[in-house]
Amino acid sequence: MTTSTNGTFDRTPLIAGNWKMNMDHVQGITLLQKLAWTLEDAKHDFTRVEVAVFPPFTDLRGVQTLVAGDDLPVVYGGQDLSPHDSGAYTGDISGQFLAKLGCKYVLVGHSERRTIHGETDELLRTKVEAAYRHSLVPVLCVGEGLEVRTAGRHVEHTLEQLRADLESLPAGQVADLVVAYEPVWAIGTGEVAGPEDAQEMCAAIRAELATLYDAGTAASVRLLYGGSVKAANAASILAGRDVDGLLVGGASLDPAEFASIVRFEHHLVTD
Ligand SMILES: O=C(CO)COP(=O)(O)O
Repeated sequence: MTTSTNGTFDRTPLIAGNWKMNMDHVQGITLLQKLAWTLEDAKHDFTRVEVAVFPPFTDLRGVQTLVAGDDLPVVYGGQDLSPHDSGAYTGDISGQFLAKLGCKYVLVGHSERRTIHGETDELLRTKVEAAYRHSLVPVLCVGEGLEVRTAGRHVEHTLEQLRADLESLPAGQVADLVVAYEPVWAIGTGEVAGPEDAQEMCAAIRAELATLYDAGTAASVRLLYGGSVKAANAASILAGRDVDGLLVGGASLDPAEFASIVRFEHHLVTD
């Protein structure tokens, strides 16, 4: 119940907060401090449930200093990266720079990058490769819009994205990948996919990874759900055997709410 398992592999749940374009570097430090205090007070065991935050780029140096200075067991990552390592790419941020700032993860292909910035699967594949080049773990975001869901093509569509974004990536690299299923219609809308929807898609993604690679690789990849997650719905979504964590937007800006999501096991016991 605590750690997802398929009988062979144990996958440590990952609860990740995507701050999006919220929290300047001063606000970000305050938020992270409050989150750490709340989790410490609750005696949270970070080895049982990993906690990650994805602040804006301008916050990362402050986050690094706080995490290192206070020895916080929280990990962090960038919300995007350039497919290039350095050069004349005004406004872009290299995976090399993120690695130097101590980032463990990087989001790739968030639906807001795909829709607002027109990022294609072709581009995202090169971003996944760039992440691995700099020893960052990509959190690859996939998911369908409302029209696709209504047409009943959501699994087909999401697996198409997955295949296109991972094309030609070796199994050795895919083993520590994180994939986040974020149905676009559930992001920031209050509409949450039901636990069955999250499990259906995560099972389909794992089966696809087993076909593309092998069963062992597929079993080691962590699959997250994202879209209007709150403390009240976290535990039921995480009950799905293929759902290994959550990517939380709005609710990650409230330290008490986010800490409560991190402590989802507690809700399973007390709710
Ligand atoms: O996009 C998301 C996380 O990356 C989800 O955002 P909300 O939790 O605000 O719906």
